[in-house]
Amino acid sequence: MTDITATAATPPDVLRCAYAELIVSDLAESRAFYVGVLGLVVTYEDDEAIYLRAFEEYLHHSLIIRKGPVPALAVLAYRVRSPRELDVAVEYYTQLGVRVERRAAGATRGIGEAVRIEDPLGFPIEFFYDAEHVERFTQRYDVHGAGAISRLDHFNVVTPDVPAAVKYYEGLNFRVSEDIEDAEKTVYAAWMFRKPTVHDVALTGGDGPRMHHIAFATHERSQILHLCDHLGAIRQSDKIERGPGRHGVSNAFYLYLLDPDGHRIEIYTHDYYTGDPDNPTITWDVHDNQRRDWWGTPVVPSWYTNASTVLDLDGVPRGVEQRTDAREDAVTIGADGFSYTRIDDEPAGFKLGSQL
Ligand SMILES: O=S(=O)(O)c1ccc(O)c(O)c1
Ligand SMILES: [Fe+2]
Repeated sequence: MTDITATAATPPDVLRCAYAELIVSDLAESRAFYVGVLGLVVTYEDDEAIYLRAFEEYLHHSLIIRKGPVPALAVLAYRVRSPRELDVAVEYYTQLGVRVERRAAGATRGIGEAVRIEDPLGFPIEFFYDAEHVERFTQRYDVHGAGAISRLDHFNVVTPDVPAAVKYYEGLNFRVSEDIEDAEKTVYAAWMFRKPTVHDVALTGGDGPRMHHIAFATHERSQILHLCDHLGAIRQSDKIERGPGRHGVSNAFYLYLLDPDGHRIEIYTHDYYTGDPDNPTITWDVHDNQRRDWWGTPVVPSWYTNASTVLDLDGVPRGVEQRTDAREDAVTIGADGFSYTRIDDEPAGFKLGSQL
């Protein structure tokens, strides 16, 4: 991995996670999921790609699904505070010694000038400011539906060395809101933010670079429950991978869905404000059975193992580096069957024993 301490240059001023582009194998099938089930608004579509946004969003899109040969993540894009931050980004990443490309306005429909990089963790990342404004459907309750999704909330990426990834994102002035570690100080995951919520990006320890999930926020738990009922009604309950439930980390109510290519999409609500300078970091014990689900519901094994391929800036799928630190699904023995509920109990209150 590129030595991220190689520059004292000023980092770009990132506002928030802003959009993702996913490559999908069947555009019509994916449209049925993202529009037919999730209810995302189509800003523009053609035979190659569909540009989608959630109801509170007024930029052109927060998700692009594009037809392609290999289901993969094509880019994760962050919005910066002003157009001049693009020059700052070029200088910062040039000094870091990673691949940097300027993109003209319109290279991505609806997006102005942008800078794309292959970041030190191996991910295709874009920084932009200018974008086309479109109708904001905040109060278009006539089109919302019972499962209305409000906005993009965060990216979750799989990377082998979480402390190194945290250090890279701290270099971009992201702060850690929560993390998971053990008594030996192995770090299994970290959640980092620029907007004043729990995260814009989460770093999940594992073989990477791979994309773990893209998350959208709703305002109410009932909207998440409706999405579950909707999938049941169309006999597609197998698209529900994990949840619904209440996270320990972030305190959010959550649901994980798998799109037709297996890209993981989280629907999430009720995390908390992190905007004050002294926002305290919460550190969880990897053996705490309530860390990933506040009710102690086990994490399904696929949630730990499966993630999406990422592309380089030429659209070529990237290989992955193996994680060398301990793996969470190894130290919690399967899917949390042997994590404690009450650390002081003797024996600690395991929930499921060896059922999983
Ligand atoms: O499963 S965790 O409680 O650690 C969790 C917390 C927040 C998230 O966005 C997430 O994907 C997973
Ligand atoms: Fe998430």
